[in-house]
Amino acid sequence: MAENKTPDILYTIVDEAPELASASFLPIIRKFVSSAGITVGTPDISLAGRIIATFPENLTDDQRQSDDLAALGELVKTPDANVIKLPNISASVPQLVAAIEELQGQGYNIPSYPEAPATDAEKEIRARYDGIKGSAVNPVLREGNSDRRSAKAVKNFAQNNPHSMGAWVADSKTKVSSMPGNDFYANEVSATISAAQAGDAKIEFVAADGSVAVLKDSYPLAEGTVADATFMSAAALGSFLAEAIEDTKADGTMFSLHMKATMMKVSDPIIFGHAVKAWLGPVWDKHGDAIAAAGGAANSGLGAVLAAIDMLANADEIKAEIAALDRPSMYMVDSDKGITNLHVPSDVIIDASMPAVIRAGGKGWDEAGNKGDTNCVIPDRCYATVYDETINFFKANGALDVTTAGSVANVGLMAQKAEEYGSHPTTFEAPAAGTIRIVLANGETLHSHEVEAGDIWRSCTVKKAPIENWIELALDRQRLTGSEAIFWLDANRAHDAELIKYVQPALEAAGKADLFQIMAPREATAQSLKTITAGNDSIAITGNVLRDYLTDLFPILELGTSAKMLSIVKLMQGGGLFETGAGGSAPKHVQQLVEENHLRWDSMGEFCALSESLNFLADVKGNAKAGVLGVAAEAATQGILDDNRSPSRKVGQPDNRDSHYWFARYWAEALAAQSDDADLAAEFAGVAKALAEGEAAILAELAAAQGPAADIGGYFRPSVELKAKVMRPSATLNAIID
Ligand SMILES: NC(=O)C1=CN([C@@H]2O[C@H](COP(=O)(O)OP(=O)(O)OC[C@H]3O[C@@H](n4cnc5c(N)ncnc54)[C@H](OP(=O)(O)O)[C@@H]3O)[C@@H](O)[C@H]2O)C=CC1
Ligand SMILES: O=C(O)CCC(=O)C(=O)O
Ligand SMILES: [Mg+2]
Repeated sequence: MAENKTPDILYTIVDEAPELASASFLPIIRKFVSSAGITVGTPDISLAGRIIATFPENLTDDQRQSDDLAALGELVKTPDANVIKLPNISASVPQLVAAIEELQGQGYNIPSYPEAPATDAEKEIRARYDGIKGSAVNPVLREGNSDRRSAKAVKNFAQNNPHSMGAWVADSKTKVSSMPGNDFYANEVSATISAAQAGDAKIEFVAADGSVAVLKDSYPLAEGTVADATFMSAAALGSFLAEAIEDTKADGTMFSLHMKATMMKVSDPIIFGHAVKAWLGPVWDKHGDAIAAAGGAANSGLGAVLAAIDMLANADEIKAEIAALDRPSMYMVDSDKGITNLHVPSDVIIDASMPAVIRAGGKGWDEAGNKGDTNCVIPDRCYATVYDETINFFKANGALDVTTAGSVANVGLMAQKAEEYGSHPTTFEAPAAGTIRIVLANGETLHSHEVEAGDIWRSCTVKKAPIENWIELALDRQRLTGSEAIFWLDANRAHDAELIKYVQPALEAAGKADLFQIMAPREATAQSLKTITAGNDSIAITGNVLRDYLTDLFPILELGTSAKMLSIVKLMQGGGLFETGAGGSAPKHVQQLVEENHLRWDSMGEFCALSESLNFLADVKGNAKAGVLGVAAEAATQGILDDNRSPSRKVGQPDNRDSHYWFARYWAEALAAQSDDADLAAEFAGVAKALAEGEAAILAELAAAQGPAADIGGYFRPSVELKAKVMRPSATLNAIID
């Protein structure tokens, strides 16, 4: 963000497929909005950009770049924020390492990732990389709660053009397996901080000999904060995973593990690592230390473990032992390439992976590329019941009928690092047997747990103002829609019980208690599925993790994808953050572009966010021209849907670039046709005419580009020039836009 004055709209530079799409779409946006004097800034929050901004002292003047994430993080706390946020990589360690290596190869003198930091210097580097790792962007920008839903036009389109859905049969062996106890769900305790308890707390570990080590010396807890603590027993997890593997074998299904190792960047890679160890069983017991010493951390996945084994002198012996293990088949990420579920912690991410299994009728793909039923292992029970109940529902009722189904919208509590989302600095692997406790500023012990070595302990908080704002948002959405509205809160879970103490009185004070229900996730799932099956709508008012899960689950069932979701974050200080869809950055799409120059990324999320951002500029800043552009952008989005101009999946068919041409054309036509702003109408009449006259040439030029491999000069840091060349292959279109 080199500009001095904050641009009217900030359109983020991100990673992978959405960033490729921006290479084509941003020039179009810029051309259109500049006619109204609207400026667009492009803060870089890509993984590569964040790495570069973290090590300025190692880089040349040309290479250095500003910390745009930090600047944006400040901006979102002001009423001036108007940010269009595209999905970015929340990096697992293997992704981070790959990005670092690519940058080093491009001449950036940045340090390697220290797997096992020993010196102070290495520890300092590691701490900086830990700040970049995982979900490091969204929690910083999401200074508001989440409002995700499908726009009416998008929902109508899905009903009229149903996507394919796998059939569900009653005797499907697909199921969800979770721990019977001693998980985060079982061990949770929670309290709302009183005035007397408020202040800077500490988290301590008390060893068996009574010695006290401080795990976190500053843990500010304000009055009204709901503060939890819980842990997952490592021993219970280990035996559960071993049993789940045996159980999968007995069922004759495939083993799959669904975690959120990216967003839950501290706890979930550890759980993932336990699964890798359980899978390798006796082989890990025998060789684990040697493998880890060779750089094969189990938490980084089977891919890293196998690579490390190759470095060992007895590699053949270890590989033979692995081959001799009696294991069920495994759910695959890529059967052709031998990439298993356990290879990389960021390949199978629960919010996207479970809905994909469910949409397919409970099917996954095994090592041989055969489709089959799968045991979906989700160790912790806090939210696993949602998938379990969904699977039970479809087994009993058959797959959802997309042509008639209603819709589940979401109002999600996420502001100010709410709940598990903010727990990274307060998650610890117990160093030994002992006690982990939260000691308040007044000396009182708030929570305390007896733990064993390796147990995963974490504390989560949610502050009072975000909770109140979330309830207000729920009241608003219910009032505007008249829909069924359910708070997905489990009165038997400690944390949820504290939230209910906020929710119930607030609903009563508003005189709206009769319009809302409060149900545990399992019951809420069954109720919501019943509601949409009957063709009606429901609003799921949830905490942060369910916000994430449900805003992929329901859209993927209802619309075929979560890419088309409207995703609005009404910032608590008055600004707007418009996220594009509810999905991620679709790594598979980049692979396809590189192999055959076809980009199947659907920019519907960007289209919806763009209109919202322009309308926000009109409503909040009184920019009338922005309002005209916003309404016209909505018409363009409608045109894309009406005429089915969204990208196809297969090479040779229209792709992302074609959809941008059509969006520009419809946008220009709508601007030309409106009468609120004569200058814009006159200017865009010419653009619309040029785009219409150029149609045949433009579509032919776009089609001609597809087929051969495409060179974008990098994965995490592609070349700007090469990317533009690949993504803007129509000279005729470029001449109109430039
Ligand atoms: N808001 C954010 O910043 C988010 C970031 N992420 C990050 O994204 C990366 C990938 O995550 P993953 O869990 O695989 O989820 P993704 O949502 O990226 O991908 C899952 C699948 O969803 C489909 N999909 C998603 N978006 C689109 C789109 N716009 N157009 C067409 N299809 C789409 C694709 O299906 P198909 O291949 O069948 O076409 C894709 O393979 C990770 O690095 C993760 O950290 C994830 C979620 C949110
Ligand atoms: O922040 C992340 O890592 C992922 C976010 C996500 O999946 C979502 O908000 O839907
Ligand atoms: Mg998500």
